[in-house]
Amino acid sequence: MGYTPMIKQYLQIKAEYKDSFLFFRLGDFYEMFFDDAKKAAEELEITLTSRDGGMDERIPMCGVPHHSAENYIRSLIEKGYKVAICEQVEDPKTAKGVVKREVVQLITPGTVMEGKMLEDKENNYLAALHVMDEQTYGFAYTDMSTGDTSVMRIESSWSAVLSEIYNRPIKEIVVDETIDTDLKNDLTDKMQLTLSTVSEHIQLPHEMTPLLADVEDVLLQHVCKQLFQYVYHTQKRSIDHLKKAQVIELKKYMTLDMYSKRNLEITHSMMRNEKFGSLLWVIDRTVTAMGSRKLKKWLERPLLSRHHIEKRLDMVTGFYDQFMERESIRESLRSIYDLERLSGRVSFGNVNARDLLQLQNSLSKIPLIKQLLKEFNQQSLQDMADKLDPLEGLKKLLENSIKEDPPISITEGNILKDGYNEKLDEYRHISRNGKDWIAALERKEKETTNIKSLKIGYNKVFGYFIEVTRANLHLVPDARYERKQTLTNAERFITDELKEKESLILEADEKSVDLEYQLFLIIRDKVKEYIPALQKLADLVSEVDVLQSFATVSEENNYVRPTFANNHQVKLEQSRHPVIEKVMKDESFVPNDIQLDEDKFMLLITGPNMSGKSTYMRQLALTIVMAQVGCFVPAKKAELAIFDQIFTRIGAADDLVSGQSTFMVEMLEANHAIHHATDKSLILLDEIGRGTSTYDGMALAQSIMEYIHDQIKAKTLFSTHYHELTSLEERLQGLKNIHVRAEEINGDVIFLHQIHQGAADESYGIHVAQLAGLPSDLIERANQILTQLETKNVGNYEAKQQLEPANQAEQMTLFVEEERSLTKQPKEEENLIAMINKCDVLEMTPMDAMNKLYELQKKVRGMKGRK
Ligand SMILES: Nc1ncnc2c1ncn2[C@@H]1O[C@H](COP(=O)(O)OP(=O)(O)OP(=O)(O)O)[C@@H](O)[C@H]1O
Repeated sequence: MGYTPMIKQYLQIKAEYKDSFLFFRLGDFYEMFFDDAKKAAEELEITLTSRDGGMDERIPMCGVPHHSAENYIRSLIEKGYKVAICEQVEDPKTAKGVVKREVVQLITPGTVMEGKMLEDKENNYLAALHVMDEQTYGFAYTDMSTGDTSVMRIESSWSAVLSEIYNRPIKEIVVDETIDTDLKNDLTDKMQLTLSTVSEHIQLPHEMTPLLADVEDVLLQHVCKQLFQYVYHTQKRSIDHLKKAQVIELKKYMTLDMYSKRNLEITHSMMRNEKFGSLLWVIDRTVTAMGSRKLKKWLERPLLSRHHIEKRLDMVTGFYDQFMERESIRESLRSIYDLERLSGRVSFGNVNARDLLQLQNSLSKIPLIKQLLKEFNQQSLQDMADKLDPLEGLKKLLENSIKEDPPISITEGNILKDGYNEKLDEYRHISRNGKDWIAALERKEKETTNIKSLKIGYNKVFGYFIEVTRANLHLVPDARYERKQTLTNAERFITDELKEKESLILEADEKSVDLEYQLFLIIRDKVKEYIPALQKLADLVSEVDVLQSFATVSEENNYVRPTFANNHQVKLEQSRHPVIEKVMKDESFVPNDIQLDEDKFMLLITGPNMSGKSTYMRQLALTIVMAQVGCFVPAKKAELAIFDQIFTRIGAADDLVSGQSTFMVEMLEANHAIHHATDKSLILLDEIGRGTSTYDGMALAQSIMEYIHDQIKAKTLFSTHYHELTSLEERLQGLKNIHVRAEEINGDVIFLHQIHQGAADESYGIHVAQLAGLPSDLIERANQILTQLETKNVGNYEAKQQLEPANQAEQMTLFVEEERSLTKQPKEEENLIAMINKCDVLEMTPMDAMNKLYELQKKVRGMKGRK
């Protein structure tokens, strides 16, 4: 005996959707069987039951009601699973044998479209990746709800791919079946993506080929096909709103790698991993969900073209200068619906009359926005007004057709206006007249029977009826009244006259509902024709929203429009940290100047802990990002250069990608910067080397600085606790010492957070420890040791070595070990490193040891350069 026919059908369908939960429609439920059932019962906390499947053992089963399935599906999708919806595709009443069933949609984390599963202000991306070789990748991503698709060639390293993924809310990625396991693990374990595969032999459905019209590169075509084929496979429905894939040339945008984006807390704060406390949190004053999503996109890719940056800044200036008009624009934007996502839903056939009414209301605001934009003195805003198309034709169509207050359902009528369609008016006339007629009949029957409480009612099962309470039954004219239904307190009757009218009214009602539905579908199809125009409008409106947001925040926070000099220099007067100044609220943030130019392009920052070194470094980076997305910046005066990349090594970052040690991460980040930075880049290195022993740390710090100084010439801010490094200023021409001042008053350290020229002279470490509340005995002992060290006159650095020689050598070995694993040197380099390892560092002076190390490292590097 085998499985029952239905279970056989289930297994057949399930075989095609192995990696998804199969929601198998059975009457009013979606059922799951076998392992799916066990897993779903656990994940959804629903009861696991079983059923007879035709074999000896019972089959595990669990199910969710059809009408509340959405919440269960959402819950699975949020956990990264996929759900295949399998419906009955023929009427069970007429079906012979097992009802025919088919998967009608595959819902996956990257392709969800349904309202509740999407965050209004967040994009939801599905990506695709094709690996050509270790340095060449094709990468594409699409937001199915808005129809935007971007595709790019990444010619760098695997980590650049990971950065692209990390930079945006990508939920799922489509890869070739043959992808390398290590890469696969990175995508699933480290980037937390749902992985989907497509076969090598991709057949793009014919109707989707126009989406590739602007993509010439074969690699990019391939990855787009991968993406679209998967979209087609999951949706099984109209996807007319998908826009042509847009090729992104990465070299046109500033590179903000994963580390920097995280370290600088551009869109999420590190502590809580949420918007609060991030740059986005400060500058997002958009009023539409479309605007908010666009702002994030802009932050993902700051611009490099001065022309484009200035264009945005011009418009921000326009908004900034005219407060009243800007406020009016903000007000009108508020009532604009999410046109971008609406286009997607129109395409999927998911809109109801209320959506269309909102669309109509949104469109009716466009002429006002146009008119307001014309009132700005700034020419570029007036030009923007000309570009906005209020889609009069579409607005008229909706105005003439959709009623003021339509119901949610589109199948129960009452959604279209009188006068829109003659036939519909006719049915409605019969139905309404009929209802008047019934009211008249009720009055007449009351009079003739003399039953005051008589009433005529209607229900779906029995149709129209005359209801008479039990007490009045003796007054019922038996000849005319035919008994229909008995209730506890009343009887219900029908008369021939009522019966006749009933069928007329019901027929008209039914016809009118049917017709309304048909007419609505036609309207929806007409709206579909406007999708590209709606998308263009959505794009412009969201741009207006972001630009007004920049102006609003710039005015509220006293930002200034940056200017760009022709030479690569930075001159910020009274610069501030945009986020910390907001968090501090009380306006106590201390502004500082920042100056970097081609002669002095490196700043070495010293100063006590907690004095504001990292803040100072970060504020420069954030200022640059803000300027290059087109926003004003937190300073009194800002002359900036355009930076091609920003690299950061700030804070005690645990590694989000590989789970490496702090020191290893530090080296990886430094290594990344050193390999990719140019003289147009910004590098921020915060206390590099502190993850290892003083000796290694300082050696590395110095060699890194020398390397950047001599070979890269990137603008660099370098903070350190190694005071010894400040003497480098004498040797490295491009380097300047600055320090953050703190004052000691009556034994307490007062942080002034002011940046001054030259090196700091004291470390204040013990005072900070005191402020942190360490026991007073301990503080006293620390002071004693410090005095001893100072009187021995050996200086901090050497003294520390004498205190911990064993540890020292251990650390050195550790460093070499890590360095080895980091670069996987071939034999010759390894020998050199072994030499470093062997030199009896404890016999050398610190400077000699560092120089030796630097020299050897240079050789290693030279070797690498030759390869
Ligand atoms: N310019 C400033 N004005 C006012 N407060 C500031 C300023 N800069 C920093 N602070 C405050 O000081 C705190 C410490 O700053 P920050 O982390 O930059 O110090 P740091 O010198 O890098 O410390 P550490 O050496 O311990 O890493 C900040 O959280 C902020 O509250």
